[in-house]
Amino acid sequence: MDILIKNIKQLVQVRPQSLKWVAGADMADLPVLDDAYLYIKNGLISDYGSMKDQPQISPDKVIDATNKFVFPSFVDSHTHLVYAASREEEFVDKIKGLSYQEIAARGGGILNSAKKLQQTSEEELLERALKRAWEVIGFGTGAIEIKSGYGLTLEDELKILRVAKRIGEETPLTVKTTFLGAHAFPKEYSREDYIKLIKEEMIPAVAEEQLADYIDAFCEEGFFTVAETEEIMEVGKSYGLVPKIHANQLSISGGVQVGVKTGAISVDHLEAMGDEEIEALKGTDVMPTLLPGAAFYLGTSFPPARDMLKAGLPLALATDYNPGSAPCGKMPFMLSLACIKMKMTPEEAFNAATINTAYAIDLGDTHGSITKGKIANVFISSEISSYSYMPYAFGANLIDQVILNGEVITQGQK
Ligand SMILES: N=CN[C@@H](CCC(=O)O)C(=O)O
Ligand SMILES: [Zn+2]
Repeated sequence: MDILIKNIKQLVQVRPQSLKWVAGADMADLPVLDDAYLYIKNGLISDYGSMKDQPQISPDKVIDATNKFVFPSFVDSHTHLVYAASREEEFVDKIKGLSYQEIAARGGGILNSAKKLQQTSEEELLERALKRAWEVIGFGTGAIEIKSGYGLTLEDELKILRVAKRIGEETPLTVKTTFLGAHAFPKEYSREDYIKLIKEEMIPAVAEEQLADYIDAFCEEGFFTVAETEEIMEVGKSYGLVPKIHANQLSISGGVQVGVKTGAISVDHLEAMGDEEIEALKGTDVMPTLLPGAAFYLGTSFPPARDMLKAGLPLALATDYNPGSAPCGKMPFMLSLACIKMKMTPEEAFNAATINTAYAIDLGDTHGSITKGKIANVFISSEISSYSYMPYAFGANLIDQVILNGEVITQGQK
């Protein structure tokens, strides 16, 4: 199967060579090609160029993209897509003034999601998560990270990770998985006993079944301490799992420093950052990942993106799609929040949501840019005036067609 997309008004994020990431001042540059074609063959990006040089071929399919833009699919490097049920009752508690911590202390929050998930069968969980997976495909996402963390028992954590893996088999999404047993302390255990369960039973079982690429912990006041996080990361590493940490969401928690110390591939959230945290990230291989949907929904402060960019750091942008703090899997809305609330430019936001999120889940060689030889994951916009129109027109549906692994995803599948 080969596809020629022609008359593209602008082909966006064109990178002749794959990059590790884009950082600091370089994030302001988003390379484009005007009046372009894109040729897709055997599931890969085979060629691209100016329309005046278009190849004389007879492909299986020709798509005319007059007045439209072609983008590499978004890579969403932080989600909790596999959950049993929404939590809009807490939404109302929150409107009435209860804080995230107060809701959690009353048995709401993560423990509430865990109770619901424990009562849901693997098949039912899969069916519900698949709906969300197809939903995010329609929003332009082509690769996604999915965490456990709403199971909190050995069997239920494994159940989530199996479902996450099956999403990768039953949809065209590229899926990476993360074990997040250290998400909250279940009431049935003492702190010590739950950490023992994570280290001695959960991590070995996850590794044995090869269910996860990464290991995560919610390093936060009232959740996992720095010492506990470090202990869990070290055991995970001894089983081949790479750290990836929920850091500094509600307070300056030490999560950033423990991420750096344990060699995390990313530290995620970063709503609460000081100069020391920014300093700690400089010169490391850790991707600072911002989740503005959570700050928007919880009404907390947004991460200081401009200070981090000024310090020369790279930034990634992901949804955090989950029922408790970010019930939205729409990457274009994250771009809008990045621009409007964190003063990132559209160029910085697109770089953050493609190349840099691809780095954060080890997909930099295959995803995140229009580069020959990469997987043909792209979407075609509706007729818009510029790429900046996408973050500007927040909430609008501006995606006309999605192509994943070189195949056109039809409306019927969505
Ligand atoms: N912060 C920790 N975990 C999720 C939210 C969990 C929940 O409230 O269900 C997050 O990334 O925001
Ligand atoms: Zn999260």
